Amino acid sequence: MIEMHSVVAGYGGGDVLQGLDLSVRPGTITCIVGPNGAGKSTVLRAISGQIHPREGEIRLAGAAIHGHSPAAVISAGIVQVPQHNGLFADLTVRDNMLLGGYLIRRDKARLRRRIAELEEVFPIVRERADEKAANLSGGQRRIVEFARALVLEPRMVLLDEPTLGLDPKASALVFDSTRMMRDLGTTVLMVEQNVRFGLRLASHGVVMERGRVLLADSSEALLARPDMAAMFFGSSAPPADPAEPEPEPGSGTGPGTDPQREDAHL
Ligand SMILES: Nc1ncnc2c1ncn2[C@@H]1O[C@H](COP(=O)(O)OP(=O)(O)OP(=O)(O)O)[C@@H](O)[C@H]1O
Repeated sequence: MIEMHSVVAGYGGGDVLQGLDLSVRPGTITCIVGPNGAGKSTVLRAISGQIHPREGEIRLAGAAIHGHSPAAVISAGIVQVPQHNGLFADLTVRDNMLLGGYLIRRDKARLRRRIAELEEVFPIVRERADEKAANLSGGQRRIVEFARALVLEPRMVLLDEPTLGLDPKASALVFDSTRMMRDLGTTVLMVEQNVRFGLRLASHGVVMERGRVLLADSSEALLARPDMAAMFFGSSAPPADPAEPEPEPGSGTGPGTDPQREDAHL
């Protein structure tokens, strides 16, 4: 789905991504983890066209997208959910959803149909349609942001720390909603500070360090590695059983809702 080859990119002050190779398979949830400053968010910015690689290639289903503008990347089928203030606070949930479909605004029937589909999957979008986004809780806003990102039926969604600032109950909602995105056929690439949460949610994991990929494997395999435990979980003991059952949708509890963020920072 996405292939990054030898990508070198940064912000003017120097290169953050130092020849990064990364691939994301279609239909998966892939989670990037790693220490602060490793360049995780920079990977998402390079894919979404907010920054342009100085060297290397980024391909979506074989077609080069590096150097494309953010609008061109959206048109190619990749939508990023911003880390902060993704919704217009003074607009209603419905108007925020309509803005998500701005690019297809002339195809009113398609837009209406798509929003109706998303209201089925994410009921909050219908229940709070007339409410200003500012009146929603942090977790509810996140779900509306997810739904809005899906209006254009993207092939891939980029999530930058989707649980940042959320309590465990809201994080559980994010967990379930991310799985729902995937179940709708969207490939998800996410960055998550909470390593256990992110790897339990994802099917594949990527560990970054200093602008490069250190490890890439199934998240189950990563969670089972003793060196991962040492790197991220502050002990050499293996982490809790990664195969434990997933939470029921909407249950608000379970392994994906680890309220402890002690492993959030290295
Ligand atoms: N807009 C920017 N301008 C200049 N430097 C930046 C910018 N954004 C990030 N950086 C720098 O790039 C490096 C990598 O940042 P990035 O946000 O990708 O890291 P990260 O792995 O996502 O970690 P974090 O969890 O701290 O966000 C850091 O040293 C950061 O200071």
